[in-house]
Order: sequence, then structure tokens, then C-alpha cells
Amino acid sequence: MSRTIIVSNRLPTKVQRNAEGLTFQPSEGGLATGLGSIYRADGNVWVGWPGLFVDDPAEQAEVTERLKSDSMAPVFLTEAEIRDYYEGFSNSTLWPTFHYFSQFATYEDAHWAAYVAANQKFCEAVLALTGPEDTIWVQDYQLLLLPEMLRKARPNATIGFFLHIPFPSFELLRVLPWGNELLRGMLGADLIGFHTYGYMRHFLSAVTRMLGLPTQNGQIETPTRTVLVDAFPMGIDYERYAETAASEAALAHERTYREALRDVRVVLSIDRLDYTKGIAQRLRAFEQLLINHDEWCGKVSLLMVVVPSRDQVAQYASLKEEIDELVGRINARHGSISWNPIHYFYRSFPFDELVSLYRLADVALVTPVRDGMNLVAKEYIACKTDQRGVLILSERAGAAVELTDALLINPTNTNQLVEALHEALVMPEEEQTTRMSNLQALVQQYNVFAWTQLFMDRLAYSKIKQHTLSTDALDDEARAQLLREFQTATQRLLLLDYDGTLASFYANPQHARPDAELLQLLSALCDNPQNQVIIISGRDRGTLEKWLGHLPLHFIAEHGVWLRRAGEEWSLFQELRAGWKREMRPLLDQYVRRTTGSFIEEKDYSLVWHYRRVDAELGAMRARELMNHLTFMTSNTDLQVMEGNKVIEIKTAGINKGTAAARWLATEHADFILAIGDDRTDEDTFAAMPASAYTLKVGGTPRSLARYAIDSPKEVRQLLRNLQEVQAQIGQE
Ligand SMILES: O=P(O)(O)OC[C@H]1O[C@H](O[C@H]2O[C@H](CO)[C@@H](O)[C@H](O)[C@H]2O)[C@H](O)[C@@H](O)[C@@H]1O
Ligand SMILES: O=c1ccn([C@@H]2O[C@H](COP(=O)(O)OP(=O)(O)O)[C@@H](O)[C@H]2O)c(=O)[nH]1
Repeated sequence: MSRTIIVSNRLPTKVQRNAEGLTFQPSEGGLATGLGSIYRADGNVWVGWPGLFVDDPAEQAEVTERLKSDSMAPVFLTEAEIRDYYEGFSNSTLWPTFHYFSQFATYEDAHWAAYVAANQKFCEAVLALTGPEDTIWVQDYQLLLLPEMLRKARPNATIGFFLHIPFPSFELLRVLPWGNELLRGMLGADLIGFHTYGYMRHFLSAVTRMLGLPTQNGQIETPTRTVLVDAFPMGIDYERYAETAASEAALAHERTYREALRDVRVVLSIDRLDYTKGIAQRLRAFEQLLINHDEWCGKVSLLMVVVPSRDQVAQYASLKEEIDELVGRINARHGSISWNPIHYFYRSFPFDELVSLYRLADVALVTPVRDGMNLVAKEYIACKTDQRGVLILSERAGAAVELTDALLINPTNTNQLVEALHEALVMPEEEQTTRMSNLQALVQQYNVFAWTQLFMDRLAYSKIKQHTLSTDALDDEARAQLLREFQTATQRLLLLDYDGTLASFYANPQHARPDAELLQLLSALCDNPQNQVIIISGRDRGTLEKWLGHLPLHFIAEHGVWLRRAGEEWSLFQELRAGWKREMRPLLDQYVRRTTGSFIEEKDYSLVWHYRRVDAELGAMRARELMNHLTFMTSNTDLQVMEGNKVIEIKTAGINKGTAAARWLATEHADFILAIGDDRTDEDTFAAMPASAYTLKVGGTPRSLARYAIDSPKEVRQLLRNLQEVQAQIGQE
């Protein structure tokens, strides 16, 4: 049976130790409360840390047993792991960086090492529980490396990843010494989800700029798979909140609070203690309200719940002190015997009391300076069963993208915040109801069940897409078969592309010269009269001749324009005209002037604009622009514009590697054919090959006509070595 294994740093149940022993409570924090509603279905399991250091084996067994009965499997972290992986790399490096608080970030190699090791520990725990059919859904920034680790162990597994916090601009990410590793870790997943399109855009940009991978329409082409990226704003279990809010117990709690507060209006704020939540700014704004609009003195109180969190991290401890001081100062300055401006609770509340607080509040004040989503805002909406109440929401919370009927504010603009508070307190009931019912319709529809369903559907779709488009890897069995057929054949044809196939891709194309080993391998292969080795390349004939011309190789140059049989002169496959280059050249020159790092390559019968050294996003943008321009200019001509890997080439239509290869095959017999290539232009070669040929796509990206995929030029080199070995064996027999 296929199950879903959820993996997150923190389990939805936290274990605590008191005088009587261990206690089990629901965890706070949006991830645990949001996903907590869904994981129990269908034998699913949630793997994570129970939130406490437990080293006694008897206690570990007790915790494991107890959590197992509730579909959870604990990963026990040691004290050192909690310090270096959780408080260290996760919450002192990643959390501040991803929330644009780089000034708080530390960069410790020891923390990074602990992060890698802890991700490995989670990986082992997941693998021990998971079968090949199961879907693995990894959650959040503490486990960015886990998807790749799981992928290495289970290449075909279905793996989803969701990031609950913002994904920052690449400028922030590249400050981290480990940015590339983190991105690669995430790319082990088949689907990567974010709360908003903004976070997703930042991620795609970072992948393009830092890893140089092509991305289009939310798809990333890695060397081995297509990875989908999408925005899935997380919701809450709406009915649970709405039903509890309508319950007798919640009403009773609300009555008790109301009696104590009498007719004072209530502004509510609820957060974990965190510098991202804008708690101190909010307190200052509330004080400013009492100064600017002193009619509210004695008539409104801020009820502020701060849930203890990460208090071993220095920034959190000092924030706690700052809040304590501010609350003390404001209450001392503005309070009276009968009225407290701020009711401050530094603890968590049980679920039904929390719901009563939401019911009670006239205004919810949610003012993070950065927040991945913020579920408190959504919970407040779900609990307003009478549709009264106003939500003031920071435009920098992910939730603001959806909750546009809230009063949206910039949390650092104190005046705006003060006026929003005043506006909320005097808002006519009719407007409150209109706004609240719009918000409720939205939060009810996009609830956490819809969120999960959507994510899972897209994850399944990403797998189907990979299967329909992808080319099988050249596994050991296929490789052995290829070598056997090579061995028994009498006339062999090898069609080898050069750049990206025999040599790696270089920023400067002139650096792709063949090395001694490649020359030796090619020489050995073409020394055998039963082999015909053709270098089939887009390169100009001069370069091919200079680099490889001393070997008895055949050449097809300029994407099928020129042919040189071993030991003969260059000849054209057909007569071509080159006069058009004069007309086109000025346009390409203009793109070079506008685009630093780009350059033109002029061949006998084609012109190429290269942009491999251009800023990745700018290059892609200019390439689209140039393509449009050239498509227009070449319509009704015999020219063709072709896009390759960071190149745009203008050439005569109908002349390509495929037409050249087909002409060769029409005159030469071969009972073994191997064609290897890496880019779009090699697809023409593959298309021209008979079904029995071995066609190999280097880089393994999907959408190839090739029969097999092979990872890199390094792997191609290995295959050539294998061929040489087989040939040597034949020679000895
Ligand atoms: O596990 P902790 O270190 O105690 O922290 C609690 C959780 O905080 C973060 O929550 C985020 O997820 C919410 C739901 O998607 C989102 O609304 C909020 O904006 C985020 O900050 C953190 O991402 C979780 O991993 C923590 O468990
Ligand atoms: O005493 C409390 C106060 C808050 N919460 C929950 O903590 C979560 C906070 O999630 P949010 O997305 O707002 O922010 P995060 O803390 O995850 O950054 C919400 O579901 C709250 O209901 C809780 O369980 N107990």
C-alpha cells in the first residue's frame, strides 16, 4: 500500500519533562498546527524530533511507543545536534538569512557539518520506514539537504518538498558559503512548493544564477530530471476552528474574559517569540495610538500572547528582554488602577482558550516584518462566527497575498499602523461584515485539506510527466548490451558530437581543446578499419582541423554544412549562399554592444550569437528578444534561426546534423551505430538514426529522441574507454 511519510524537524506532538515524568502536548508553530490535521489518514507516518533531549533508552522506548500509537516516529537529537543543527545552522544561519535578517546570521563550519549530519540522520530514519511505493513529503528549512540524500538512496522515489518560510532574493542566498549545496539538496525533490509566487520566483532565479540550470514556466531541467516548482499557499483546518468557536466551551471562556475586561475593546496579537514577528514595533505603535488618539485610553487593551520559542538562541533571549521592558514601560506610563493598556502572556494557551481569544478580539494585529505565511491571521478569521472583527495584517506576511480584505500595513511604518488601528476600532459593523465574509469564504475554500490535495496531485503529475518525457539512463545492463553489439559487429559507425559530449562546456569555447587522453582514445578507435568515427559538430572546420585533423577521423562541421572524409579535402554537402551574413551581422553586433559578455562567432555559412558568459537571467531575456527579432527578419527567406545551449545560430534552413548524418548512412553500411550528443542540434542526428542505433543523450535532460541518457562528458569518456577495452580484447582473440 502506498503511504505518505511526512518529515519535518518538529513533530506535531512535543514531549516535555516534569516532576512526574514525560508529558505529551500539541506543538505550537504553524507547520505543526497546520499539517497536524491531516497526517493520520491512511496509515501515513510523521517522522520528526519530539522537541526534547531524551537520551535514556527506557525513556526513548516510552516516547517511541506512545508516538507510534499516534502515527509518529521520533528522531532523537543529541544535545550537540540540538545546539549545532537546530539552534545553530537552522535557527542562527538559515532562519535569519531567509527572513532578511542577515545581520543576525552566523557562519560556522561546525554548524554546517552538524546540519549535514542531522539531515543524514533524518534520511536514515525515513529510509528505515519507507517502501519504494511510498510518497515522501519533506518539510521546511531544517531539512533542505534531505531530498537529495533520499534521491541518492532511492533514485525513483516520489519526493515532495515544501518550504514554510520565505525564500529570499538570491542576493541573500549567495551570502551563505553553502548556498549551492542547499539548492542542490532541494532539487532532489520532484516538486518544490512555496507559500507565494514571490518566494518561488526568488528560488527559480537562484537556481538559474547559482547553479546555471535552465528554468521555464516553473520547471527546472536538472541533468537527470525535470523538477516542478509551484506556489501553494497553506491553509488551516477551517471547520475545526469555526466549530470550536461556536461551541459552548469557547463561549464560556469568552464570557469569563469579557467579565474581567468589562467594556474595554480588545486588540489581540499572538505569535511565537521571534524577531521576525515585529512584536517590539507593534508595542511601540500601540503606545503611539494611546498618544495620538488619547480618546482610546481606558477603552482599548492590547492582549498579547507570546509563545516561548528558541530561547537558547541569543537574539531570541534579548528580544524577550526588550519586550518585557517595553510592556513594563508602556503599562507604567499609560495604565490606571482600573485599566491595563497591555495584557501580556509569555506562554502557550490550550486550543479552546486560544479560539476564545480569537472570538473575543475586536481587532487582530498581525504585524510581522517577514513571515512565510502566518496562520494566526487565518485562524482569527475562521473563529469570527459573527463576522465582526477586523484583521490588520502586515503586507510582508505570505498571508497578505490572499487576505486582501484585511487592512494591509507596512509594519515599519508606525504612523500607518497607528491609523490602521484607529480605523479598525471605528470601522462600521457593515464594513466589518463585508470584509470578514470575503475573508472567510477564501480561508474556508483554501483550507489545509485543499492545500494537501493540491500538493499531492501536483506531485503525482510531476512523476507522470517525468515518466512520459524522460529517456532511460544507460544502466549497467544496457551498457553491457551495447558493448556486446560493438564487439560482434563488422562495420561500426560512431557519430560523436564535440562540445558538451567529448569535451565539457567552457565559458570560453577556445578552452575546450582535446586533452591527451581524448586524443589517444579517438586515435585508438579510428585506427581500427572496421570503425568509422565521425566528429559531428557545430564548430567551424578550421578549429576541428586544428585540434583533431591529424587523426584519421571523419568530420561533419558547421552543423552539417561541411564534410571531410579522413585524408580528403573539405567539401560542401550542397552549394550554399553566404551573402545574407552581411545583412544580419549589424543586428548581432547591436546585441553584443547591449549585452556585456556576449560575442559573435562567424562561420563560413552561419552566424552565432553566444551568451554563456552573460548574467543568466539577462542572457535569457536578451535571447528571447533576439529570437523574436530574427524570426521576423528571416520569415520568407531560406534561413533558419536555431536555439542551442546559450547560443542562437542563423543558418540555411534544412541543413543540419541530421541531414548530413542521413546522407552518410545512405552511402555507407554499418551494423553497429552509436550516436552521442548533448544539445538540441544533436536531436537531428538522433532523428536520422535507424531504430537499432544506440543514441545517447549527454546530460540526461528529458525530451530527447535518444534511446538512453548518460550523465556527463566524464561518463562519455568512460564509455569510450570501455569500447577501447573491448576492441583491445578483439585484437587479442
Ligand atoms: O519548531 P520551532 O523552531 O519551535 O518553530 C516553529 C515553526 O516555525 C516556523 O513556522 C512557519 O510555518 C508556518 C506554516 O507554514 C508559517 O505560517 C510561518 O510563517 C512559518 O514561520 C517554521 O517554519 C517551522 O518549521 C517551525 O516548526
Ligand atoms: O498558545 C499558542 C499560540 C499559538 N499557537 C499556534 O501557533 C501557530 C503559529 O503559526 P504561524 O503560522 O502564525 O507562525 P509560526 O509560529 O509558525 O512562525 C498557530 O497555528 C497558532 O494557533 C498555539 O498552538 N498555541
